[in-house]
Amino acid sequence: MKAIKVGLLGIGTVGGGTFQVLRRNQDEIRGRAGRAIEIAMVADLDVERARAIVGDACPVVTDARQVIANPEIDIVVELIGGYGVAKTLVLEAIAAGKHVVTANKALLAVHGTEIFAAAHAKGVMVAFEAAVAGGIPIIKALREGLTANRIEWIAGIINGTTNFILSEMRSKGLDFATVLKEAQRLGYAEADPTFDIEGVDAAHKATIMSAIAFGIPVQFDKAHVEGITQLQAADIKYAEQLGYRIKLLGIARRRDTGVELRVHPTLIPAHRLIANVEGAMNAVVVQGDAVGTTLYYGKGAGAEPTASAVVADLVDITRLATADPEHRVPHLAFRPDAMSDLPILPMEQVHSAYYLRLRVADEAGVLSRITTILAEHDISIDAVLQRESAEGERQTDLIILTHDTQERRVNQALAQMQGLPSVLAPIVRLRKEELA
Ligand SMILES: NC(=O)C1=CN([C@@H]2O[C@H](COP(=O)(O)OP(=O)(O)OC[C@H]3O[C@@H](n4cnc5c(N)ncnc54)[C@H](O)[C@@H]3O)[C@@H](O)[C@H]2O)C=CC1
Ligand SMILES: N[C@@H](CC=O)C(=O)O
Ligand code: NA
Repeated sequence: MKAIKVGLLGIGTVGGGTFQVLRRNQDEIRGRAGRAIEIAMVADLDVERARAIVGDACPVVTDARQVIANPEIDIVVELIGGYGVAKTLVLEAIAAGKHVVTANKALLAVHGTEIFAAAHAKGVMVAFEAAVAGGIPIIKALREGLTANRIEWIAGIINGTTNFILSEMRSKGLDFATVLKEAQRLGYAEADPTFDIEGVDAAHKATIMSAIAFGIPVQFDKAHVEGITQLQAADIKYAEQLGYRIKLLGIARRRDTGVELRVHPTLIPAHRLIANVEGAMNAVVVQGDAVGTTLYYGKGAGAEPTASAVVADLVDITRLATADPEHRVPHLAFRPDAMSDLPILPMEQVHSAYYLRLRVADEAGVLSRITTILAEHDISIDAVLQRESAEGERQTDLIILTHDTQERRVNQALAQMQGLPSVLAPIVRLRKEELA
């Protein structure tokens, strides 16, 4: 059977990895796909660098539209990134009747509804395994492997850069800026690394997973997004003393009234497997009603791990390209006429346990005033840690872990506690999840 022809838009970290993996494993890939998969044309603005990778294997052009217009090309792979030109090119490729593979989570989390609708109308596939947790086949697991389940929640370390930063800071005592530079050098970070460190990239991925898990549209604008830039070394240390690790988690949880969609630094019990995921590794825990808890672990960033997912999508499309579109797996797992209108819950309605750190005057009665406020808001305490004050010091850190409660109650209690004269600095509040 004739080879399926691929056009590559962007041959940077992931594009380069895709080129290498397809070339190195071509025999195995042909055996699995039933046809050879060939990169027939590459577009990149940096044509010299692109030619250095591609050699004379195929033409290299600067204008991505030449690839889309090439009638030989069956599948367009978008590895440029961002919401700008990538969106136009993906929509143009779909309009030209090409199947699309993309690793672009930003694009799908923000414009997925429009893109999937266009693909559905045109009868082409848009595959995006690389967009969430890189090489881990989490999209396939959620959409196909767990299709029997009512999914209850998903919690994942889904940004390699921030996990690498947190791990290196904790284990080697390195500073934030040094580790971020190293993550950039290793090709883990986004073109704009604030997307990584401010939690935006993880929120893009959590948004995509929430849509597949609960059959809701992608709604990145409703996600709660907090990164790691405000995280303080003192809290990492106190969390450890209390038996917890802090990880940047993306969480999507179904409640009776809606879906929680949030990204923030989270305390996790240190004995959980996911608490021990280090470096640029990713891990996603999925709780389904039939299967129970499942865990997916692997490389979430980098050239070849991400290429592994891109090539898997190419194989999937190659196998399905001739199938009746009605028999394909829907882009977001649920058929477009079976989507849910379950809303994304505002943060005030989210349920979690909490870690609170208060800088307080070391004087009689402080603890009782604080616990009274918590009790008045029906917040029950799980553990309290009071650091011994150093000699001559008249203030100390008071750490409180709460049981599960509603965020609204915690906000109200925090506002009241912050007003106490014996509370000397802004209170630190982190969320804590048992993940069981
Ligand atoms: N680097 C990683 O570990 C991962 C990246 N991704 C996603 O994969 C995509 C690509 O990321 P990277 O390979 O890391 O980026 P990169 O910056 O290394 O590569 C992008 C390439 O696109 C080219 N380019 C830019 N504008 C272009 C245009 N208008 N026409 C043609 N080429 C153009 C650039 O010259 C560059 O070679 C992004 O959406 C990213 O979020 C997803 C998972 C992991
Ligand atoms: N910048 C991302 C790359 C993969 O999606 C990350 O660090 O995880
Ligand atoms: Na993946």
